[in-house]
Order: sequence, then structure tokens, then C-alpha cells
Amino acid sequence: MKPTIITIAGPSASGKTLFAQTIHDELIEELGEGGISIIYEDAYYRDQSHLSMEERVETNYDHPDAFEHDLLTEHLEKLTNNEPIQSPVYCYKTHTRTAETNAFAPTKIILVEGILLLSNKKLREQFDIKVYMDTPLDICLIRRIKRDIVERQRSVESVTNQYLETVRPMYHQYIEPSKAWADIVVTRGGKNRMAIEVIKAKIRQISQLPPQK
Ligand SMILES: Nc1ncnc2c1ncn2[C@@H]1O[C@H](COP(=O)(O)OP(=O)(O)O)[C@@H](O)[C@H]1O
Ligand SMILES: O=c1ccn([C@@H]2O[C@H](COP(=O)(O)O)[C@@H](O)[C@H]2O)c(=O)[nH]1
Repeated sequence: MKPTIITIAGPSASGKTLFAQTIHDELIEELGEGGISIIYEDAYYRDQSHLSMEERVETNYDHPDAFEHDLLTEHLEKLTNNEPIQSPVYCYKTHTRTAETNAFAPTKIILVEGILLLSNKKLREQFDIKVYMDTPLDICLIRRIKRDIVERQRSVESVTNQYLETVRPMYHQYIEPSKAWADIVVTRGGKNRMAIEVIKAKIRQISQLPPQK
């Protein structure tokens, strides 16, 4: 059976990871091994090992050119043909790829999450279901400050400077317009229980599992 690819796109800190992880964790037992997995667009940030740290800090990480979308397209094509891939591993602290790769086997359901997935035509054509997380940008900023300080070793100043310089302008230029391609728009963030249940019910139907009572 050909895998079903579900994309979860939307602004940084809108709740994409939490949403995808919750769906994955709540279905993994029912779907079993080979049932469901997650691919992160962030893993496909370009390798910057040839640049100095000062140069890496200057990169616009919210522009489509920051990603190797062609490699992600190629990998999704392979997975669709039930072939395994070696996914890159990205480090937010060093702003580049690590030496390792992750072996990734095709699963029946593949969730792909990231900020610019709906802005790329070739990627869009590979998605069977397109979800957009429409969390207000001020809420995203508050959540990003809290998350990046704890999880990505950032300061309030670095997060807010980056927000003004690239995150907000690129949101208006690329991310918000890409919402028009979505099949389902989710409000409020990664804890929207009804939205989680709707996607889970669709996945159960695709996977031919009995609907939950
Ligand atoms: N509905 C919500 N209520 C409270 N916190 C949330 C909600 N959705 C997401 N978060 C939190 O906001 C932060 C950013 O969410 P995350 O899933 O990492 O966003 P993204 O993957 O879109 O960048 C995380 O700390 C997450 O736990
Ligand atoms: O080296 C990096 C790479 C990315 N970023 C920021 O990450 C977000 C995308 O990740 P989310 O998990 O969706 O928040 C993007 O807005 C980049 O600005 C970074 O700061 N440094």
C-alpha cells in the first residue's frame, strides 16, 4: 500500500510539533510498527559547515532558500515508493547538519511538519492531506520565546531580534499566503482536541481501523 502523507504547516511555534507528536503518540499502539512516523522539515535546513559561526547566525532561517526542499522532495518520493531514506540531522545550536543521518523506513502514514512546506509546489503535490496551524502570531512569539530559551539555548534578546528581522517578515511574505493551499485550518495551537480527533479519525479510516466509540 502506498503511504499517505499528511503535512502540518504554519508559523514557528504555532504548535506543529506538539500537534504531530500527539497524533503520533495516540495512534502508534493501534497502528503498530510501520504504522505512523514524523518527518521534520527542520532536518532539511541546508548544511552550513563551510560557513563561520558569525555567518551562520546571519542566515535567514525563515526564507525558503534556507531549506534543501529538493532533497526533501526526493526523500518523500522514495518513501512513497516504499523505499527507505537516510534523513539529515540538524543542530540548532551550531546552525548546521551533524555528521550523522537517521535511517527512516516508510510507514503507512507519514506526518511531515514545518513552516514552509505549503509554499513549495513540488512538495505540495506530494501531500495527500494539508493542515495549517493558524495560531495568532503574538501567541506564537510568546511560545517561541519560552521554548527557545529552554530548548534551543537562546536569549530573549536573540529571539526577539530574529523575530523582527526575519521571522515576522517571512511569515507575511511566505507562510501566511501558503494557508490558501490547506485543506484543514487549525486554530489555537497543538492542543486543539477536536482537530486532533478529526485527523486521527481520518487516519483510522485510511488505515482501515475500526472507528473509536
Ligand atoms: N495550545 C497550546 N497551548 C499551550 N502551549 C502550546 C499549545 N500549542 C503549542 N504549545 C507550546 O508552544 C511551544 C511551541 O510549540 P511547537 O509545537 O514546538 O511549535 P512549532 O512546532 O509549530 O514550532 C511548545 O512549547 C508547545 O508545547
Ligand atoms: O539554525 C536555525 C534554524 C532554524 N531556526 C528557526 O526555527 C524556526 C523553525 O522551526 P519551528 O520548530 O517551526 O519553530 C524558524 O522560524 C527559524 O527562525 C533558527 O532560529 N536557527
